[in-house]
Amino acid sequence: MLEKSQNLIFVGMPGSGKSTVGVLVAKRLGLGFIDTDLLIQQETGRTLQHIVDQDGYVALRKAEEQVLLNLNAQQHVISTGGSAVYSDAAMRHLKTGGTVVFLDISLDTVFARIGDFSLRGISKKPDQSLLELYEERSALYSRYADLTIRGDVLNHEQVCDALIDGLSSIKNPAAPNS
Ligand SMILES: Nc1ncnc2c1ncn2[C@@H]1O[C@H](COP(=O)(O)OP(=O)(O)O)[C@@H](O)[C@H]1O
Ligand SMILES: O=C(O)C1=C[C@@H](OP(=O)(O)O)[C@@H](O)[C@H](O)C1
Ligand SMILES: [Mg+2]
Repeated sequence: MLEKSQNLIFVGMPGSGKSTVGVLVAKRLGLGFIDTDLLIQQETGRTLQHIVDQDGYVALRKAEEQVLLNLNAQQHVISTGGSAVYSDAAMRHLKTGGTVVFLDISLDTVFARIGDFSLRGISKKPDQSLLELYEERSALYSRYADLTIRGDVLNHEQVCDALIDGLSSIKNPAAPNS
């Protein structure tokens, strides 16, 4: 069984599968599921796109940090938004209660899955290129990850399998023994 206090926290670029794979993993492991993007929208009463368009990317990062710091979940898969890793305080809070999984995908896969970034409320500096954003974030995702799984060469179910296999090989994972 899982450690009582443990969560599984997904980080990665938009399009990496945090939300869709996250739900599948939660079902497979008998965990609850939280998508922090939806919490931000519920708590602010606005869509993420609206926050970025009206107030800018810094406002979205602040709202995201607040939601993450207020999380007090146990035995949940927590799918974060792609920019969660910009808050060291939030990531340290999440890591105290769980295992962080980085779903790693190529920049080409990001483009293929996301399409038009201007319609996706991406939290980035207006003058930052997507390559720069990708490189900046790859370093941050790796910094916080306890486990890294490729999210672009496998289908959803295969990513789940790889993740569950991977959890059994790391120290003190939020994974079942069986
Ligand atoms: N392993 C995968 N294989 C194929 N498509 C995937 C895979 N993971 C995610 N996707 C697709 O990519 C899109 C974005 O997935 P999503 O879970 O919303 O990513 P995120 O929450 O990381 O932004 C969805 O259409 C999803 O079905
Ligand atoms: O990477 C980003 O800057 C963002 C990713 C989105 O979540 P997903 O990573 O689930 O798409 C969402 O939090 C917001 O639109 C900002
Ligand atoms: Mg998502």
